Amino acid sequence: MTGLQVNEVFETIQGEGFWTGTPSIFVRLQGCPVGCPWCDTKHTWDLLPNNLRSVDVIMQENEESAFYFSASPESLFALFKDKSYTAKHIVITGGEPCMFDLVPFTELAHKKGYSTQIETSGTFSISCSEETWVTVSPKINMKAGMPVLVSAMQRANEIKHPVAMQKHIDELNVLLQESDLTQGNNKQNEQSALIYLQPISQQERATQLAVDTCIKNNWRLSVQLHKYIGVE
Ligand SMILES: C[S@@+](CC[C@H](N)C(=O)[O-])C[C@H]1O[C@@H](n2cnc3c(N)ncnc32)[C@H](O)[C@@H]1O
Ligand SMILES: Nc1nc2[nH]cc(C(=O)O)c2c(=O)[nH]1
Ligand code: SF4
Ligand SMILES: [Mg+2]
Repeated sequence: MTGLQVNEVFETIQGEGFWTGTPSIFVRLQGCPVGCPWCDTKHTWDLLPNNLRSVDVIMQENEESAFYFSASPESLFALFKDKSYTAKHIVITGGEPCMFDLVPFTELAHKKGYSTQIETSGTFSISCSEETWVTVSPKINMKAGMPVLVSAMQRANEIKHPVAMQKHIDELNVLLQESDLTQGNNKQNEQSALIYLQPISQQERATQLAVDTCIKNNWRLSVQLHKYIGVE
């Protein structure tokens, strides 16, 4: 399936992880079965046939909704042009974007001179261009009980883990071990993934825990900058 079901498209600054601060076009895909209780995009969970709308209706919305439009890769680049977007970095998020085959869209993007990035939970196998920067935000022990795939962890350029309690850090350490990604395990000529901790919902205690743990492990902090500066 090359068609993508798109909840929203917007241009802003990447607020999370390695690319923080980079002007980016966000393509948010519809549908996610994982069920994180603290998810900040719950409106993207259901992919209901009745919620299909035209691209024009979706682009005129100014509130979060569960409506989506259907797009081919080519039509998305026409939309970027129509909106006069200037960013050269595309972030594909969701929902869970890896429910879709992202090879056609990401390869076309690179051909056109964009860089691309996927934000994924690691619960689906990842189909994208080799050049795509993959951010895996592993979802361990969530409602749907879907396992995080070792193949996703090993494809990741960046592992960005949402944390609120010590339990979340312990779970990450187990997953890193199971995925053969503990520090020093990276194979020759392979860059090991960067590890970020991201406090859940800007909670003060979560932020302090993330800061302390990053310092202890020489990991990095990601604070959802967009939520602090009030952009999308
Ligand atoms: C909404 S998810 C969509 C992409 C994909 N389903 C995933 O989970 O990576 C995008 C990013 O936001 C993070 N996120 C979602 N809700 C959050 C929250 N309340 N606090 C911090 N990060 C959150 C996720 O962990 C993920 O890194
Ligand atoms: N500015 C901004 N940066 C982001 N980085 C990841 C996001 C996401 O929802 O996946 C996101 C988002 O929604 N907005
Ligand atoms: S996997 Fe991502 S989109 Fe799905 S519920 Fe969790 S945070 Fe939300
Ligand atoms: Mg977001």
